[in-house]
Order: sequence, then structure tokens, then C-alpha cells
Amino acid sequence: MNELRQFLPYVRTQKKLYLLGFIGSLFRFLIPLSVPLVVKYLFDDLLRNEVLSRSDKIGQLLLIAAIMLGAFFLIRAPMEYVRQYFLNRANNRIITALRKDAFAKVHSLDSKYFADNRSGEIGTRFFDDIEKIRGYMTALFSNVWIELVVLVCVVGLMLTLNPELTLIAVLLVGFQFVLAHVLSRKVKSTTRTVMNYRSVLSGFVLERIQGALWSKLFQSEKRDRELLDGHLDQYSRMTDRQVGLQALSLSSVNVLSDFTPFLVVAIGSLFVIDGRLTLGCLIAFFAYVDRMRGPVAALVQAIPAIAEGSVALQRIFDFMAVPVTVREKDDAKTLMRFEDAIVFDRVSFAYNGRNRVIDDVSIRIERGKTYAFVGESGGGKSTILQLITRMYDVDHGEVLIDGTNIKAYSLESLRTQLGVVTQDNFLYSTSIIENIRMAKPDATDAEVVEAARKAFAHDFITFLPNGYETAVGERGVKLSGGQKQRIALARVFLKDPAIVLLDEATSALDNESEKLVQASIERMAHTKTIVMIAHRLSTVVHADRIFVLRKGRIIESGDHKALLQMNGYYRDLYEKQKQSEQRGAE
Ligand SMILES: Nc1ncnc2c1ncn2[C@@H]1O[C@H](COP(=O)(O)OP(=O)(O)OP(=O)(O)O)[C@@H](O)[C@H]1O
Repeated sequence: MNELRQFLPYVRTQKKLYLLGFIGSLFRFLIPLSVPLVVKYLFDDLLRNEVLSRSDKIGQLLLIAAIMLGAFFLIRAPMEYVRQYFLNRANNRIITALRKDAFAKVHSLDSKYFADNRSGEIGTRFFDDIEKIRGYMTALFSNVWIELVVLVCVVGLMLTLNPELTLIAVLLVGFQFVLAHVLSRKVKSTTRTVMNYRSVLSGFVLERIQGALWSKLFQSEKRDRELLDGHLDQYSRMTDRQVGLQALSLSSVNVLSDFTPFLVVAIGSLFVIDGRLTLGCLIAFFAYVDRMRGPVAALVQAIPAIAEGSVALQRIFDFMAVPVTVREKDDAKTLMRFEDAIVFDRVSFAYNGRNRVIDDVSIRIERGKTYAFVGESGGGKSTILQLITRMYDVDHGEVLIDGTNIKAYSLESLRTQLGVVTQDNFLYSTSIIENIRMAKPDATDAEVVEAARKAFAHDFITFLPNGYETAVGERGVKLSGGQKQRIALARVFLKDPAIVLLDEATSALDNESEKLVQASIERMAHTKTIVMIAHRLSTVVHADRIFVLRKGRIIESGDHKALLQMNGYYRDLYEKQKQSEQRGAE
């Protein structure tokens, strides 16, 4: 019920279309209800009328036939079209609106959500769950409610024919509704389990498809298949239970609803024998009782769709309600220009709220200078960049830009000042030019080429089959790690932000390209603030200041020369790397 309340605002946006659909439905369903009354008139009044002549009777019969023909073909048929067209159009629009909102939610989610949930599971909500709502809306808005209206009308008409027989029929049908309702609760809880498991299954399959090549390399295909078999077996056990319950509902309710007309006619026959009911009335009654089966059948058949739809709605609204921790303040300021410094003031942070990955770090990153973070793997270097970009918020202390806590700035204005290249750069399945242009959507082709030149990407791009128009990614050419990195660098050159964050940005390049790209970065260094992370210390020796991170703490800092003089961890690391590089060269 809760999910229906949340869903209603969407339904309200399509009020007009639903209203038209409902009017269409009323005509489409109510016109057939006149048939039993006409039949009764024919039996009781026309056929048995001894006053009217044969030709009068034929005349009346033809007139009635003409009216019925008109009602069915000139009203009911167009109304059926109106009903189908407007209701389905309203349903489609609601589905589109839900998809748009779900996608907007994807963009507002924290990094933590993506780290904790598989993309396949998120995708299931977007496609599978939202699609399930179509069946739910059809059942609820197109079928069930109109059947209930029909039911009320049928009961009203039956009351005019014979109240006692009507009461018996209503009790019998009421019992079927109660039974259907009780069984629907069971179906709903099973459906929830099935749908939750389906998203686990699709998350698993998507991940294994992405990792299929790794499975080959590690010969873990057999293990993958066994895991998948396990998931599929479990899933099919759940669906077996679901279909079993649905079959039980259908069979038990249907047998009752099939038997009801006969029972009512048998009792009605007693009334006819006693002279309390005319034969025409009994025939009309039979037709109406038979008509009562429609709503019950519609309800029973709609149960799985309604159950699936309400679980799907619940899952979608749960997803929409996922709390966002990295939030923008209502009165967020715009960071117009980075003027002075980024400051970490006694910052601590843990991804899981417990184990500190950044521990009481205080640093100052001044405008126009180059800084580097070095240290052992897992020491917290990338996390520092995550905190500057506000992918995560600090637990203690503050990150300030130009003296203001970054939480006070709008996310857009903060991120406009930042350009990021990481170890793992993402390219969309589109052309190279579009991939670079995402950094500045209104950039001219000449600007894109200029940025690619600075990133030493221009040459390899022009060698590709379609140059800058070559499609990359899943459906296009595959780029090497180094080529991808250069595209990512080109994005940063194009964006031309005040602060450049480079996380192992040249690690996938060969020595020659690395030197060239380093030269570009150094050129950039005169005008920009650069924060880089590098394992290879030779790439950071020119930094104005190097921070050595270990277990989330800054253990040493200074420029390369000063750090060597400290004779500490940095010097140790530097010497070791130098020796291994020399050994490699020999
Ligand atoms: N999204 C995450 N959720 C939970 N823990 C994380 C997450 N990302 C990183 N960590 C953990 O935080 C710690 C610091 O990771 P971080 O990536 O900052 O290290 P790093 O110094 O950049 O390492 P490397 O040099 O290997 O890239 C590691 O122990 C890592 O396991």
C-alpha cells in the first residue's frame, strides 16, 4: 500500500489520459450488460405477447437488433479503441517518467553505493522492475477497477430482478474474493523473494560476462558455471513455488466461480417452479451471474501482475530512497575560481566507518604548485583524491578550498575546478572525439585536436581507421591502456581546470610516451595546481612538495632533496627503486 501511495503522484500526472481511458472502459463494459435485459424483454414481453401481430413482433425485433448493432459497432468498438489507446499511452508515459527519475537517482548516488552494489543489480531495477509496473498498471487501472464497476452494476441489475437470489449470488462471489485475497498475500511474498533473487542473478551474470576473459585466463570457467548452476537451481526452485501458488489460486477460485452460475440457476429454478420468478428473469439472472465471473477471474489473473508490480514499485522506491551522504547544501555557494589553497585540516576518514584509511591528515596545497603523494600500496593516496573530489565526505576534520569547507560549495562548481585522470579511465562506446569532448561539450573540433596533441594522443588517433571519428569501447576499436590514458589526459587538457588530479596517470605509458606526457604536465604546471600520485618516484622528483603516506598518515613531507636528506622512509623507497631500475637496465 505504501508503494501505491508513492506511486500516485506519477499516476496523477496522467489524469487526463486515464480519465479518457476510464470513460472508454465504462462504455465498452457497460454496453454488453444490456444484453440480458433485452433477452428478458424478448422472452417475457415480446415473444409471449398475444396482442401484437406477427409483423409487429418482427418489426420490434428488427428495431431492437438495429439498436444493439448500433450500440456495439458504433459505440462499443470505438470506445474499446479509446480505452486501449489512452490507458496504454498513460502507462507508457509513467514508465518513461519512472525511468528518468531512476536514472537521475543513479547520478545522485554516492561512490559508496556503487562500491557496495553490483551494476547488474542496479540495471535490473531500471529495466526489469520498471517494466513489471506495466503489467501492474494494466491490471489495476485497465482491468480490475472496471470489472469492479461492472460487478456493482450487475448486482444492481440483479437486485431489480430478484433480491433473494441476488443475495445468494453475492455471498458465493464474496467468498471467492476472500479466497483470492488470502492466496494473493502468499503469492506476493513469494514474488518478492523471486524478484530479489533475480536481481542477484543478473548482477552475477553481468559481472561474469565482464570478467569472462579473466575466467579463461585463470581457467575458472568450470567454477563460474557451477556457481551459475547453483544460482539458477535456486532461482527455479523459487519460481516453481511461485507458479505452484498461482496455479492453486487459479484452480481453487476458478472452480468455485465456474460452479456458481449453475448453483444459482438451480436455486432460481425452484423459484420458477413456485411461480416467484419468470423464465425470462431466470435466463437474465443466469447471464448476470455468469457475468459476475469476469471480475473474479480478472482479479485472480491480475494477482501475479499486481504482486510483481507492487514488489517492483517497492524496490524502485527503496532505490529512490537510498540516502545520499555526499549532499549539496540548499544554499550552496559557487566556487567561481580557485584562488589560494586546498587545506586538509586534521582529516580522518574510514570507508566503512571503522577502519581509518586517512588518519589525522593536515596538509596545504597551494595554487600553482605541484604536489605528489607517494607511499606503500593501500596507504590512502587515492583516497585523498576521493576526498578532494567529494566522492566521499570526511568523517572528522575539514577539507577547505580558499578557506571554505568544500561541503559549502555546489558539487558542480567544485568539480568544474577539477580535472582527474586515474589508473582506470572509462571510455564510452562512442567516437574518440565525443569521448574527449565530454570534458567540454561545446568545444570545437580544433580545441579537441589541440588537447589531444598536448596529451600526445593526436598521432595514434590519426592512425586509427576513422581518425577522431573512430568508435571505441565495446562496439568499436579497442585501445591499449596507454592510449586510454592519453585520451583521459586529453580530456583534462580540454577541460583546462584550475586543479589537476593525476592518479598514476602515466603508469600505463611506455617510457618514451611517459616522458612526453610528463613534459606536457610540467608545461601545465606553470599555470595549474597539480596533485599527483605515483609509484615511480622518478616521475615526482620535480614536485614542489611530496607527501609520504603510510597507513593513512603523513609520515614525511618536503621536496625531493629535503626528503632524501631526511634519510627516512622516502629515501629508502627511492634507493630501492633506483637499484631495481638499474638492475632492470642491466
Ligand atoms: N571503496 C572502498 N571501500 C572500502 N575500502 C576501500 C575503498 N577504496 C579503497 N579502500 C581501502 O582503503 C585503503 C586505501 O586505499 P587507497 O586506494 O586510497 O590506497 P592507495 O595508497 O591509493 O593504494 P595504491 O597505491 O595501491 O593505489 C585500502 O586499504 C583499500 O583497501
